[in-house]
Amino acid sequence: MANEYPQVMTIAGSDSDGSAGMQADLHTFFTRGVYGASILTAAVAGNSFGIHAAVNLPTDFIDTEFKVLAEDYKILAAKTGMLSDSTLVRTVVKNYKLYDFGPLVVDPVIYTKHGNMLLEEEAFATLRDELVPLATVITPNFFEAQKLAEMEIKNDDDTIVAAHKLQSLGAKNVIIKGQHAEGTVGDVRDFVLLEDGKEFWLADPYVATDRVNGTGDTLSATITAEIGKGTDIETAIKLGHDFVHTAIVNEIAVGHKYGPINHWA
Ligand SMILES: Nc1ncnc2c1ncn2[C@@H]1O[C@H](COP(=O)(O)OP(=O)(O)O)[C@@H](O)[C@H]1O
Ligand SMILES: Cc1ncc(COP(=O)(O)OP(=O)(O)O)c(N)n1
Repeated sequence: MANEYPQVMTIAGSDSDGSAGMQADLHTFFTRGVYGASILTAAVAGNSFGIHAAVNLPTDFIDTEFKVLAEDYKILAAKTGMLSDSTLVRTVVKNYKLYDFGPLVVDPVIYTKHGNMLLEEEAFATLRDELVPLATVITPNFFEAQKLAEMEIKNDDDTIVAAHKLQSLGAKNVIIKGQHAEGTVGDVRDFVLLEDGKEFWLADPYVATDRVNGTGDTLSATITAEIGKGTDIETAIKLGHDFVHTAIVNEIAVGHKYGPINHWA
């Protein structure tokens, strides 16, 4: 009798240095004990200094990726990552509505933490109006939350208002990742708003390191893996938060500048 693992899926871009994007998602799926399928949307030439070039995949190829997985695999949860522009956002939305790939975690990738833009400005509204309503969980970082909620976040109260705005756009559960600019004193604090209205903060000490590439992908991929295993959303989010923190603290020596986190930790 063959072993069975829950099957989950990432819909994302490839990052050639393996620190972020689809590679970080697949590392995460593997270490969380789920089988990871992958729909490639785009590819970036990246290393630990940043992103140097990017291309998008043709939409008819993306359509076929969705179709052949739907015909053969039983995907229990999925996540989105880099979607580049309105055309790709709409391609993903169309296909996600066409098939059953389970609950969707939307990581609204707009910027990397080093300032590279992975979603064109013209696509912000498309992502907000067409993809966010499909989200079982949305996981914006501090900057992405401001863009999508169309407001400045200056304090805790603003974060809470922004989370409610994202929920009113249709995302069932929201986690807004806290700021962690260089020199942060004390904790990095993520805010969680659940579908039933429960709210809480997840705090962990700021870790002063340059090896933090792929943190956002790893968080959303862990949540996706846990949903695929049948874990409830609140626990999935908490496990994701803890997994990323452990992966940041236990540094690995890869690359000369901003390295990846440690998925083995
Ligand atoms: N230097 C850090 N110290 C502690 N926690 C961090 C640090 N950097 C990121 N995190 C945590 O990693 C997770 C991903 O957040 P973030 O890096 O903001 O996402 P993104 O990669 O989408 O910008 C969050 O839970 C955040 O609190
Ligand atoms: C192809 C690709 N997708 C996403 C990212 C950014 O990953 P994320 O984890 O959201 O952000 P960083 O922690 O890497 O800033 C990427 N670099 N490449």
